[in-house]
Amino acid sequence: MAEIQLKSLAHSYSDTPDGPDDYAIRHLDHVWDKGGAYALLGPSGCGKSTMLNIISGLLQPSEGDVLFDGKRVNELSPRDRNIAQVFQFPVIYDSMTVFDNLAFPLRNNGVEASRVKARVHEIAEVLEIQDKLYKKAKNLTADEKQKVSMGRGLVREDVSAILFDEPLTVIDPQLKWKLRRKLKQIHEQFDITMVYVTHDQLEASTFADKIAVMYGGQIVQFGTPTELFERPNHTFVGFFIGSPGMNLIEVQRCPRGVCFGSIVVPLDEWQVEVLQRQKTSNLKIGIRPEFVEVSDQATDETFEATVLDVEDLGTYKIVTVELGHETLKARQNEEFEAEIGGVVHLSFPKQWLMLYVDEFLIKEQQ
Ligand SMILES: Nc1ncnc2c1ncn2[C@@H]1O[C@H](COP(=O)(O)OP(=O)(O)OP(=O)(O)O)[C@@H](O)[C@H]1O
Repeated sequence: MAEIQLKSLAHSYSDTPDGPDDYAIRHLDHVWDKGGAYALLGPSGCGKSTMLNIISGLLQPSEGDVLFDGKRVNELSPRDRNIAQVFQFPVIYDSMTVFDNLAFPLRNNGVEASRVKARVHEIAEVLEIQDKLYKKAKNLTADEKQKVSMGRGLVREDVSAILFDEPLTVIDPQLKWKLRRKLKQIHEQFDITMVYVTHDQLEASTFADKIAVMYGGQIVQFGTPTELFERPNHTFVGFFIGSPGMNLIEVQRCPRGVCFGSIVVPLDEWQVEVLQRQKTSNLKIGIRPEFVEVSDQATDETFEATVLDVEDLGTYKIVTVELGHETLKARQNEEFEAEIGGVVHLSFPKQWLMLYVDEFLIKEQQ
């Protein structure tokens, strides 16, 4: 088990990169602590597999260092890095039995036969494939094959880390949930550094203690599911996490706040000060639908909005409103009633109103 540090990492698949767009990983610094259960979450093409392949040594980064427990491993082969990697599709030997498939990584490392047997049985039990141990792998279902593939990753006790690259894609939805719980349980039992790649936020938050959100070749936030929800560090995190995602509105500077159309949103003094120091015109405010307050009463602090839609989702309602030519969503409880075309009054509690400059959250110490 190791701490994995990525230092000033960048990677381009082009030999002659011509600007940031040619980079799959853009100048990235990150530490995966020893023994943590992490998810790497992001949309297709953001660089997740590239990062995993750089860690495992399948790919050499164009720039920067990969350190295991502080030691540079760039020059080490995948085998010498001692990383187990589980891919989207099963990597197993069809002609071998399940037992031999699971035993393979151990025998390869010269582990003695009695220990191989004990460990294979332990992993088979955790994955609930004990009754398949003496079957040929080619006779297994797709689900079972992927379990064996995961087992091959989990079986070695000496690995620095296990990297899972969307391992549950081929698994039946019912079993997916069960296997995710199982992986979490395995993590607790064996205390191994695990990095789990996914583009599914639910999958990420059920597996990981901390999630790294990747976007455009960068990690834009690394935090607990609650931190990502409550204080998205980047507009992409606001948009990507949550259902529906965060309301994001382009705004301009105004005296004592920001505005869009005729709407003026007052800000705290420190936020106004930060804005004065920034030159960019790329400014947004963000508030999650869960935190928008909707009332039929106007006050000095509310904004008048028109109801466009009320969607009943069983245990709650999503209300869509128009405010100053912008469309916003608010999550309300089941009892909420409003007429389409009717007027409501919105307020944005200060602690939940985020200000983004060049897509990144402005924080008080800046
Ligand atoms: N072998 C390659 N040659 C050239 N470009 C590549 C190669 N592999 C990936 N890329 C590009 O690098 C970028 C990052 O790809 P990567 O596969 O790391 O993303 P990802 O987040 O894992 O996506 P997905 O979820 O679809 O697997 C993408 O623009 C992709 O097209």
